[in-house]
Amino acid sequence: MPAPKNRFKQALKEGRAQIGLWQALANPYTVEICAEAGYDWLLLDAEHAPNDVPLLVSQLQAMKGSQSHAVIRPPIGETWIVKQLLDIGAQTLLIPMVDSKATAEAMVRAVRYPPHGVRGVGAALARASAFNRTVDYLQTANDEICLLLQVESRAGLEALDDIAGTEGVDGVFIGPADLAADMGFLGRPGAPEVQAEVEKALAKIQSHGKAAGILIGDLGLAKRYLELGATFVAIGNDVTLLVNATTKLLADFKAAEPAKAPSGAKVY
Ligand SMILES: O=C(O)C(=O)C[C@H](O)[C@@H](O)CO
Repeated sequence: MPAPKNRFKQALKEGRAQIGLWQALANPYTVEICAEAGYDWLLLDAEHAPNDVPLLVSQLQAMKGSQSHAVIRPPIGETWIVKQLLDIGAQTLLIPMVDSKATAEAMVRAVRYPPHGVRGVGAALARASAFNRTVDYLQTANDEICLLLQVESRAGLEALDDIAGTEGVDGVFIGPADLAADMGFLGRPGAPEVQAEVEKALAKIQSHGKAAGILIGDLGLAKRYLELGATFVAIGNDVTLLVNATTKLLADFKAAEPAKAPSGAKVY
């Protein structure tokens, strides 16, 4: 039995847009709720959320059987953490802060078993191989790993052709927040100067035949990026949704008038 098919990777190869939602509450309960909302992918964030490997395992387990594909973002692109995330069962990784061909090539090696890479062989112990019940895992795993790299600095933009052109890189994600910061527009990813670079980068990524991705909370911009050919687009995050919904509920309550009579409305 081979490694599980990576439907998300296949969709990107076929140019089918995948809509995602960022998960930063670091909680399997909320991931399970979001996994049934209909998103094509959920990003489990270990860069900016208080996630460690055991907690990520619980979130992967919470997603099992849902239509949403798990994409994990490690705190940094280093071989040792990549090895751990692949062994717990992540098949798609989003590596932050990539700004050189050397890093891109190192990450390709990190996600592949020898002789094509340096991924340590621990499948006999790993959730990824269904604890060695997937007897052909070692021989089939490489092909089902989807490697996405984040370019989010001026140096990364300078090296974008090299990064996107690296064999084994399946897609490149533009990080507007960090790119804006590096360009001198901290907290202003919507600045025209930043947006211009984002759109040039999305086109350049596609010119290499690679999937282009981004996270953007502005739904109009998200639609624009899809029209420009981006195929993995995250349109929001769980933290902001919770902040906004809880704040709005209380404001709505304070503004509401008492009902004139029992309405039989649904309680929740
Ligand atoms: O730079 C960006 O934008 C991203 O990489 C996404 C952010 O990290 C996300 O956490 C929202 O700030």
